[in-house]
Amino acid sequence: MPARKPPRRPPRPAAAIDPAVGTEVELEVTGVAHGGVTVARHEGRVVFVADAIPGERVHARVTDAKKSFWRADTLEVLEASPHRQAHVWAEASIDRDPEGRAGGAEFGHIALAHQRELKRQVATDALARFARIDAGELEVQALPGDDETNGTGWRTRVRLQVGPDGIVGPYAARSHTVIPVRSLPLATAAIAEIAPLATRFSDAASVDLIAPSNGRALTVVTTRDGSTPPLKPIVEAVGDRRFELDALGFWQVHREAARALTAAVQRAIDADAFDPRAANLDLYGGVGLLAAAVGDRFGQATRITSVESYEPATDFAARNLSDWVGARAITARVERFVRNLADDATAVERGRQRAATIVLDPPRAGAGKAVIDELVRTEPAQLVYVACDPVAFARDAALLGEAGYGIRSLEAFDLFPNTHHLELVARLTR
Ligand SMILES: C[S@@+](CC[C@H](N)C(=O)[O-])C[C@H]1O[C@@H](n2cnc3c(N)ncnc32)[C@H](O)[C@@H]1O
Repeated sequence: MPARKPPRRPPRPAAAIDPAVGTEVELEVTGVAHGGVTVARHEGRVVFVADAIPGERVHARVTDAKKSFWRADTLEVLEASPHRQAHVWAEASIDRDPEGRAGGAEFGHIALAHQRELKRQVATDALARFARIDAGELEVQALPGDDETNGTGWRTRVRLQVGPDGIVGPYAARSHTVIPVRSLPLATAAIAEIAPLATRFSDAASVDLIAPSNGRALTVVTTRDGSTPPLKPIVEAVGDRRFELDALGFWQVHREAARALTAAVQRAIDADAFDPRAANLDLYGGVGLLAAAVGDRFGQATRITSVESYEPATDFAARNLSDWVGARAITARVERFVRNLADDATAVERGRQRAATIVLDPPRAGAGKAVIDELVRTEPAQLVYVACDPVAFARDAALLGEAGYGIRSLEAFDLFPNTHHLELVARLTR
C-alpha cells in the first residue's frame, strides 16, 4: 500500500510589512543613541537614523517600523554637521545606496575627535540612565597612532564573508549581503597586503585575516561545512611578555589594545586593597592577558584564577601564566563557576574571597544579574570591570551599586576608531 502523504500544513501568513517601511522622510537629527545610530523624531515618533550626525537635517528612508520607533537610513544630507568628513572607506559612504554600503565603519563619516565626543555622550547617558551614576569628566582616550592615521590601519583581525557567488567582502551595514570592496582602510598594512579582495572562492563561508604582533599575517579560510585547515598557534606580545594562542582565538583587535588594557587594569587596581594571597579572579579570561597584567604589577607571589569557557584558550592561558606558581586557568562558564562560590567556601576560603580583587571582561552582553549577585555575595575587596558595551556595563554597575559597590575610577578608550564601539575600565569598591 502506498504510504499516505502527511496532510499539508497551511502556509504561515507572512508578517505584515508596515506601510511606513520604504517611505522617505526629512529629519532633524538631535542626538546619538547606543549602537552607532543617531536620533530624530518624526510626527512624535523616535527614529533611529544611520549615517547621520546630531545637528544635521537629512533625507532618509524608513527601513523598519516598530510600534514605538522607526529605523531609517540617510539617503542625502540636506544640512551637514561641521563634523562631517568624507567617509574613511569610500565603499561605506552615503554616496552609495544604503544596501550597498560596507558595514563595520559606521562612524567613518564623522571627524575622529567628534566620534569620541559622541561615544562619551553614549557612555555617560547609559550610566546616568541605567545606574544613576554621574560619570563626570570622562575622556575617551585615543590609542597611540590613531590621530595620525585618522583612525585607520589598526585592525589586526578582519573577518570577510563569502557570498553565494564566491565574492568576498564585509557584510553590508545591518544585513548579510556581501559587499565587494577594493580596500580595508581600518586594517593594518600587513592585513591589507594579504587581503584576497579580488579572489573568487568556491566552497568557502568566510575568510579570516590575522596579523599577530610576532610573525607574518595569515589567511584562514573556513569552508561551508565549518572546517578550517590545521593551524599552528600564533604569538602575541605585550611589552616583553609573550602570549600563545589559537590563530582564530580571541585577542584584542586594535594593534595597541592589549597594551592599553594591560596598563589600564594595572592603574585601576588599588594597591592598598590588593592582597596577592587572596582568591583573586580573572573572569572571562581568554588566554590570560589580564591575569598577566595583575601578576606583572604585583609580582611572583600573585595568586589568581583565570576562568574562560573556551577550552583551547584555557590551555593556552595555563601556559601563558606559568611564570606565577599561584596562577591557574580553569575551563568553565563564569555563571557556573561563581554559583554558590560564597556558600560552598570554608571559613579560610571566605577570608580569601573577601580580600580578593576580581577582574572581569565579559562579552557584549555583560556579566548579568546571576553572575553579579554571586560575586557580591563573596564580598570582594575590589572589582575591575573591563566593558565593551556601555549599556550592559551600566546595567551591571546598577546591580553592583545596589550591593554597595560604587565606581571609584573610570577610564574610556577608543579601541575601535571609525566604529561606534568604546571600551570602559572601572574600579568598583564598597
Ligand atoms: C572580551 S573577551 C576577553 C578575553 C580576555 N580578557 C582578553 O582581554 O584577552 C571575553 C572572553 O570571554 C569568553 N566567554 C564568553 N562567555 C563566557 C562565559 N559565559 N563564561 C566564560 N567565558 C566566557 C570568550 O570566549 C572570550 O575569551
